[in-house]
Amino acid sequence: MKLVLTRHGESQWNLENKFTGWVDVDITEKGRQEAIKGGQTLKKLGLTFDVAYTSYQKRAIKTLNLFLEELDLLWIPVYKSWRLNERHYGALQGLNKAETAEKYGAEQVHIWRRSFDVAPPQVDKTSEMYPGNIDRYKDIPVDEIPTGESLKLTIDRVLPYWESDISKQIKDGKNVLISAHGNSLRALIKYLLNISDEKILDLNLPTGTPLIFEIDENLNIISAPELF
Ligand SMILES: O=C(O)[C@H](O)COP(=O)(O)O
Repeated sequence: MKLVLTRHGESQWNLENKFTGWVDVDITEKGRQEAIKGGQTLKKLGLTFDVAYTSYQKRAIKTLNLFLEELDLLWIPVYKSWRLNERHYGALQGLNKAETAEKYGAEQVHIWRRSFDVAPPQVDKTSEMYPGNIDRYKDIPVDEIPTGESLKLTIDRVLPYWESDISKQIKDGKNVLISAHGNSLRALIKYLLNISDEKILDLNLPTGTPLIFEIDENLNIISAPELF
Protein backbone atom coordinates (compact mmCIF):
# COMPACT_ATOMS: atom_id res chain seq x y z
CA MET A 1 0.00 0.00 0.00
CA LYS A 2 1.01 3.60 -0.54
CA LEU A 3 1.02 6.21 2.20
CA VAL A 4 1.67 9.69 0.86
CA LEU A 5 2.31 12.58 3.23
CA THR A 6 2.38 16.20 2.20
CA ARG A 7 2.97 19.36 4.17
CA HIS A 8 0.59 22.14 3.05
CA GLY A 9 1.69 24.54 0.31
CA GLU A 10 3.37 27.77 1.40
CA SER A 11 1.14 29.77 3.75
CA GLN A 12 0.90 33.53 4.15
CA TRP A 13 2.71 33.28 7.48
CA ASN A 14 5.41 30.99 6.05
CA LEU A 15 5.98 33.88 3.67
CA GLU A 16 5.93 36.46 6.49
CA ASN A 17 8.13 34.23 8.70
CA LYS A 18 5.65 34.13 11.60
CA PHE A 19 5.04 31.41 14.18
CA THR A 20 1.74 29.95 13.00
CA GLY A 21 0.75 26.82 14.92
CA TRP A 22 -3.04 26.65 15.25
CA VAL A 23 -3.75 30.05 13.66
CA ASP A 24 -5.83 29.31 10.57
CA VAL A 25 -3.73 31.02 7.91
CA ASP A 26 -4.44 30.56 4.19
CA ILE A 27 -2.02 29.38 1.49
CA THR A 28 -0.40 31.86 -0.91
CA GLU A 29 -0.58 31.70 -4.70
CA LYS A 30 2.86 30.05 -4.60
CA GLY A 31 1.44 27.54 -2.12
CA ARG A 32 -1.43 26.78 -4.49
CA GLN A 33 1.00 26.18 -7.33
CA GLU A 34 3.11 23.90 -5.13
CA ALA A 35 0.04 21.84 -4.30
CA ILE A 36 -1.09 21.60 -7.93
CA LYS A 37 2.40 20.46 -8.91
CA GLY A 38 2.41 17.95 -6.04
CA GLY A 39 -0.85 16.45 -7.28
CA GLN A 40 0.45 16.30 -10.85
CA THR A 41 3.58 14.49 -9.65
CA LEU A 42 1.46 11.77 -8.07
CA LYS A 43 -0.73 11.54 -11.17
CA LYS A 44 2.30 11.12 -13.44
CA LEU A 45 3.46 8.28 -11.20
CA GLY A 46 0.08 6.63 -11.74
CA LEU A 47 -0.79 6.70 -8.03
CA THR A 48 -4.34 6.62 -6.78
CA PHE A 49 -5.85 6.80 -3.28
CA ASP A 50 -8.80 5.27 -1.48
CA VAL A 51 -9.02 7.69 1.42
CA ALA A 52 -7.51 10.97 2.59
CA TYR A 53 -6.85 12.67 5.91
CA THR A 54 -6.21 16.26 6.88
CA SER A 55 -6.32 18.67 9.82
CA TYR A 56 -8.89 21.30 10.82
CA GLN A 57 -6.73 24.01 9.23
CA LYS A 58 -7.44 25.56 5.83
CA ARG A 59 -3.85 25.53 4.59
CA ALA A 60 -3.80 21.73 4.79
CA ILE A 61 -7.42 21.27 3.66
CA LYS A 62 -6.97 23.45 0.57
CA THR A 63 -3.70 21.73 -0.27
CA LEU A 64 -5.44 18.36 -0.04
CA ASN A 65 -8.25 19.56 -2.32
CA LEU A 66 -5.75 20.78 -4.92
CA PHE A 67 -3.97 17.43 -4.83
CA LEU A 68 -7.28 15.57 -5.16
CA GLU A 69 -8.41 17.80 -8.00
CA GLU A 70 -5.26 17.05 -10.00
CA LEU A 71 -5.75 13.35 -9.30
CA ASP A 72 -9.47 13.51 -10.19
CA LEU A 73 -10.17 12.08 -6.74
CA LEU A 74 -12.29 14.81 -5.17
CA TRP A 75 -14.91 12.12 -4.56
CA ILE A 76 -12.94 9.92 -2.14
CA PRO A 77 -13.69 9.98 1.61
CA VAL A 78 -11.78 12.72 3.47
CA TYR A 79 -11.47 12.62 7.24
CA LYS A 80 -10.40 15.63 9.27
CA SER A 81 -8.94 15.63 12.74
CA TRP A 82 -7.53 18.26 15.09
CA ARG A 83 -4.91 15.61 15.93
CA LEU A 84 -3.27 16.30 12.55
CA ASN A 85 -3.07 20.08 13.22
CA GLU A 86 0.27 21.86 13.35
CA ARG A 87 1.93 21.83 16.74
CA HIS A 88 0.38 24.51 18.95
CA TYR A 89 3.02 27.22 19.21
CA GLY A 90 1.60 28.72 22.43
CA ALA A 91 2.24 32.41 23.09
CA LEU A 92 4.67 32.55 20.14
CA GLN A 93 1.82 32.30 17.62
CA GLY A 94 1.63 35.44 15.50
CA LEU A 95 5.16 36.65 16.35
CA ASN A 96 7.76 37.12 13.64
CA LYS A 97 10.50 34.48 13.99
CA ALA A 98 13.38 36.85 13.17
CA GLU A 99 12.11 39.59 15.52
CA THR A 100 11.62 37.02 18.27
CA ALA A 101 15.23 35.89 17.75
CA GLU A 102 16.40 39.52 18.09
CA LYS A 103 14.41 39.91 21.32
CA TYR A 104 15.13 36.59 23.05
CA GLY A 105 18.30 35.49 21.21
CA ALA A 106 18.73 33.07 18.33
CA GLU A 107 19.67 30.27 20.73
CA GLN A 108 16.40 30.55 22.68
CA VAL A 109 14.34 30.63 19.48
CA HIS A 110 16.22 27.61 18.17
CA ILE A 111 15.36 25.76 21.42
CA TRP A 112 11.68 26.69 21.07
CA ARG A 113 11.61 25.63 17.43
CA ARG A 114 13.83 22.58 17.39
CA SER A 115 14.25 21.04 20.83
CA PHE A 116 12.43 17.75 21.27
CA ASP A 117 10.66 18.27 24.56
CA VAL A 118 10.88 21.98 25.45
CA ALA A 119 7.44 23.54 25.01
CA PRO A 120 7.04 27.18 23.95
CA PRO A 121 5.59 29.78 26.39
CA GLN A 122 2.00 28.73 27.11
CA VAL A 123 -1.23 30.58 26.33
CA ASP A 124 -3.73 30.96 29.16
CA LYS A 125 -7.42 30.15 29.00
CA THR A 126 -8.42 33.78 28.38
CA SER A 127 -6.32 34.00 25.21
CA GLU A 128 -7.96 34.01 21.78
CA MET A 129 -5.19 31.53 20.89
CA TYR A 130 -6.52 29.04 23.45
CA PRO A 131 -8.32 26.35 21.38
CA GLY A 132 -10.98 26.04 24.10
CA ASN A 133 -12.19 29.50 22.98
CA ILE A 134 -12.46 28.47 19.31
CA ASP A 135 -15.72 26.91 18.14
CA ARG A 136 -14.24 24.22 15.89
CA TYR A 137 -12.29 22.75 18.80
CA LYS A 138 -15.23 22.40 21.18
CA ASP A 139 -15.10 18.59 21.00
CA ILE A 140 -11.52 18.27 22.27
CA PRO A 141 -11.62 16.89 25.84
CA VAL A 142 -10.66 19.75 28.19
CA ASP A 143 -7.60 17.94 29.55
CA GLU A 144 -6.30 17.43 25.97
CA ILE A 145 -6.65 21.03 24.76
CA PRO A 146 -3.11 22.19 23.90
CA THR A 147 -1.74 25.47 25.28
CA GLY A 148 1.71 25.24 23.66
CA GLU A 149 3.32 22.01 22.45
CA SER A 150 6.82 20.62 22.10
CA LEU A 151 7.42 18.09 19.32
CA LYS A 152 7.10 15.41 22.00
CA LEU A 153 3.62 16.62 22.99
CA THR A 154 2.67 16.82 19.32
CA ILE A 155 3.68 13.18 18.85
CA ASP A 156 1.60 12.24 21.89
CA ARG A 157 -1.58 13.59 20.28
CA VAL A 158 -0.90 12.59 16.65
CA LEU A 159 -0.11 8.92 17.28
CA PRO A 160 -3.44 7.93 18.88
CA TYR A 161 -5.13 8.94 15.61
CA TRP A 162 -2.64 6.93 13.57
CA GLU A 163 -3.38 3.93 15.79
CA SER A 164 -7.16 4.30 15.92
CA ASP A 165 -7.87 5.33 12.32
CA ILE A 166 -5.18 5.83 9.68
CA SER A 167 -3.18 2.63 10.24
CA LYS A 168 -6.36 0.55 10.01
CA GLN A 169 -6.93 1.76 6.44
CA ILE A 170 -3.47 0.56 5.47
CA LYS A 171 -4.07 -2.79 7.16
CA ASP A 172 -7.24 -3.00 5.05
CA GLY A 173 -5.23 -2.59 1.85
CA LYS A 174 -6.08 1.09 1.22
CA ASN A 175 -3.80 3.73 -0.30
CA VAL A 176 -3.83 6.78 1.99
CA LEU A 177 -3.05 10.45 1.32
CA ILE A 178 -2.43 12.81 4.27
CA SER A 179 -2.15 16.59 3.98
CA ALA A 180 -0.95 18.11 7.24
CA HIS A 181 1.81 20.25 8.75
CA GLY A 182 5.56 20.43 9.29
CA ASN A 183 5.46 19.24 12.89
CA SER A 184 2.47 16.87 12.87
CA LEU A 185 4.13 15.09 9.93
CA ARG A 186 7.54 15.05 11.64
CA ALA A 187 5.74 13.32 14.52
CA LEU A 188 4.35 10.65 12.22
CA ILE A 189 7.56 10.17 10.25
CA LYS A 190 9.57 9.86 13.48
CA TYR A 191 7.30 7.03 14.55
CA LEU A 192 7.14 5.28 11.15
CA LEU A 193 10.88 5.31 10.55
CA ASN A 194 11.92 4.98 14.19
CA ILE A 195 14.02 8.14 14.03
CA SER A 196 15.80 9.14 17.25
CA ASP A 197 14.79 12.17 19.37
CA GLU A 198 18.01 13.92 18.26
CA LYS A 199 17.89 13.09 14.56
CA ILE A 200 14.27 14.16 14.05
CA LEU A 201 15.27 17.75 14.85
CA ASP A 202 17.23 17.86 11.57
CA LEU A 203 14.17 16.96 9.50
CA ASN A 204 12.61 19.93 7.72
CA LEU A 205 9.80 19.15 5.33
CA PRO A 206 9.31 21.11 2.11
CA THR A 207 5.89 22.68 1.49
CA GLY A 208 3.45 21.08 -0.98
CA THR A 209 5.74 18.16 -1.78
CA PRO A 210 4.47 14.56 -1.67
CA LEU A 211 6.51 12.06 0.36
CA ILE A 212 5.78 8.52 -0.79
CA PHE A 213 6.00 5.53 1.57
CA GLU A 214 5.23 1.92 0.72
CA ILE A 215 3.89 -0.08 3.66
CA ASP A 216 2.68 -3.67 3.92
CA GLU A 217 -0.50 -4.81 5.69
CA ASN A 218 1.51 -5.55 8.85
CA LEU A 219 2.63 -1.92 8.75
CA ASN A 220 6.23 -2.76 7.85
CA ILE A 221 7.87 0.00 5.82
CA ILE A 222 8.88 -1.36 2.40
CA SER A 223 10.27 1.90 1.06
CA ALA A 224 10.54 5.48 2.24
CA PRO A 225 11.70 8.72 0.63
CA GLU A 226 15.20 10.16 1.07
CA LEU A 227 14.56 12.65 3.88
CA PHE A 228 17.93 13.87 5.17
O1 LIG B 1 3.72 26.73 12.77
C1 LIG B 1 4.70 27.20 12.16
O2 LIG B 1 5.19 28.32 12.40
C2 LIG B 1 5.32 26.40 11.03
O3 LIG B 1 4.36 25.75 10.34
C3 LIG B 1 6.36 25.43 11.51
O4 LIG B 1 7.25 26.13 12.22
P1 LIG B 1 8.72 25.63 12.64
O5 LIG B 1 9.54 25.47 11.39
O6 LIG B 1 9.21 26.76 13.50
O7 LIG B 1 8.59 24.36 13.41
